[in-house]
Amino acid sequence: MLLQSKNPAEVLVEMHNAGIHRARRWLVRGVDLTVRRGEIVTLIGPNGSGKSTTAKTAIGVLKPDEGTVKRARGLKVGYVPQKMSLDWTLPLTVDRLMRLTGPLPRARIDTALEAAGVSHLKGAEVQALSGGEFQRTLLARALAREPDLLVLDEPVQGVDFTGEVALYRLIREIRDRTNCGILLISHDLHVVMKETDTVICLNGHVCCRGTPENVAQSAEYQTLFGARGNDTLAIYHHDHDHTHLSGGRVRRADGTVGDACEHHHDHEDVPNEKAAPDA
Ligand SMILES: Nc1ncnc2c1ncn2[C@@H]1O[C@H](COP(=O)(O)OP(=O)(O)OP(=O)(O)O)[C@@H](O)[C@H]1O
Repeated sequence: MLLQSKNPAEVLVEMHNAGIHRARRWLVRGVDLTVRRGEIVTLIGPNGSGKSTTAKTAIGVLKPDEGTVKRARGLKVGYVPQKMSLDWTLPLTVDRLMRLTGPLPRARIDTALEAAGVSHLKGAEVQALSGGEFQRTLLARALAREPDLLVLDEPVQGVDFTGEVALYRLIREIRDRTNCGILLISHDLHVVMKETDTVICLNGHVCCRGTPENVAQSAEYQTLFGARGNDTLAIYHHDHDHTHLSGGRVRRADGTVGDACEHHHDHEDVPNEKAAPDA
């Protein structure tokens, strides 16, 4: 489905109550998400909480089994997936990698490599790159398509702490320069918070969302993220009044069990966990 208008503070992608059902269970359900031009939205959550699934649904790689996803007309997406299958036995230079999925003007490749801080590696073999250099190269590859929306699935894999800070700063600079929208996936909480406009916390459903400025300590948040939740620079601000169960379901303060933290979704709730058909 396409969004109607293309304005400056344009909504690039909008998901409403979206759910993906696979192998007789909901991988994510009830997801509301909006990314506007110039906005950085970060999805955080534990392993398997549905971050990649949500991002793939946002860009149309996956079709929602319920709910709606609208994208701006003619939206150009630059997607850096979490996993990339490359034949590591074949020689491949950075320059060649940039053109692997189609021809691009020379100037655009050079600008993208420059923007990602890897122009000096143009002739380097991809196999010889460090983790951080490889991630920057993938970023350059996505940038070369001059996307309206940049989707980065865990862009700091294999990058050390200093490199991580630099990479997130670079992502913000790219946003500032190009005014693209960015959907970022991370389970690294401490650095990403600072560079983000909106954080959406997932655990099979949207637990909570808000700005990093609103962050505050929360016992439930720490339960969800374990010990790392304690020492993160910014602790997410929300009032959790529910307990997380298996399969992304929650038990609310009033004792009912369902897919959402609150009674604001249309899903059918069940009186207890055992009765849940998809859990
Ligand atoms: N096609 C599929 N069929 C069945 N289950 C799937 C499918 N794709 C993903 N899943 C499951 O859905 C859940 C969410 O996966 P997803 O990759 O979205 O999580 P994630 O939050 O990105 O995790 P991570 O932080 O580990 O990358 C996982 O339990 C995963 O095993």
